[in-house]
Amino acid sequence: MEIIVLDSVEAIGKKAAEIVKETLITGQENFGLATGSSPEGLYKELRESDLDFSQATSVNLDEYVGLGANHPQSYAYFMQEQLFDSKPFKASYLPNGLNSNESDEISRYEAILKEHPIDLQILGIGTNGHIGFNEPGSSFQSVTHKVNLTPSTIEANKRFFESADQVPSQAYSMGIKSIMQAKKIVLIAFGKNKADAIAGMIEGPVTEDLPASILQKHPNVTVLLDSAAASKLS
Ligand SMILES: N[C@@H]1[C@@H](O)[C@H](O)[C@@H](COP(=O)(O)O)O[C@@H]1O
Repeated sequence: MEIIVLDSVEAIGKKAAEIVKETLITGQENFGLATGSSPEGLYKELRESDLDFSQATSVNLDEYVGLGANHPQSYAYFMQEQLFDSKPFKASYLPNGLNSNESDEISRYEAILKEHPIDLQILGIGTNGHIGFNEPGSSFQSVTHKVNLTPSTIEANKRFFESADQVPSQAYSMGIKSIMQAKKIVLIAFGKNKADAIAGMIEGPVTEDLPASILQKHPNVTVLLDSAAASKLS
């Protein structure tokens, strides 16, 4: 893993945008995208850039079960606002949170991933070490699946909702195996509440108890941190 510690959240966004640009200009056009506050600086840089994504494809990590694209807290809505309204892609895919047929949704999404192998995957990390919505205990062999969110994730994500009881209790998420198939991965984390997860991910054992630790086994990972998120690295 390449670990880069930068002195501001803005600098992290700029560095991530540089990597996206390098990927795009070398003709690699399948992007795995993430939601949450971690990639917002990246999306701001991309919105303000002159990059053209009209020949690129995006495949997002996850979506809440029960939220449609018009729901302001859905990840589809987030992506539209943060990126796609300003930078249209040739095709953009997210899991369909309104598809109640789980096996149908899983096979639909796996087929999309097969058709669009990811060149660059953007990741954030949960305070419990989750990536996408692969919570602690998720199998490293998992492909797209329906997840029961842990209380700590619901607690962490309630800031986007009016109250914790409005946070959906389930999500569709790309699996860890699917994430590991990306050619390159950039993980973004800032703030001291991520420090334990980052230390475990980089210096701890590779264990399903800390899903992000699997990234130690990926050949091409760049981790972009601020000093608070890096503060528990030895
Ligand atoms: N499913 C998303 C993750 O993909 C994201 O990495 C995590 C961290 O969010 P944030 O970047 O807001 O800290 O939140 C959610 O749980």
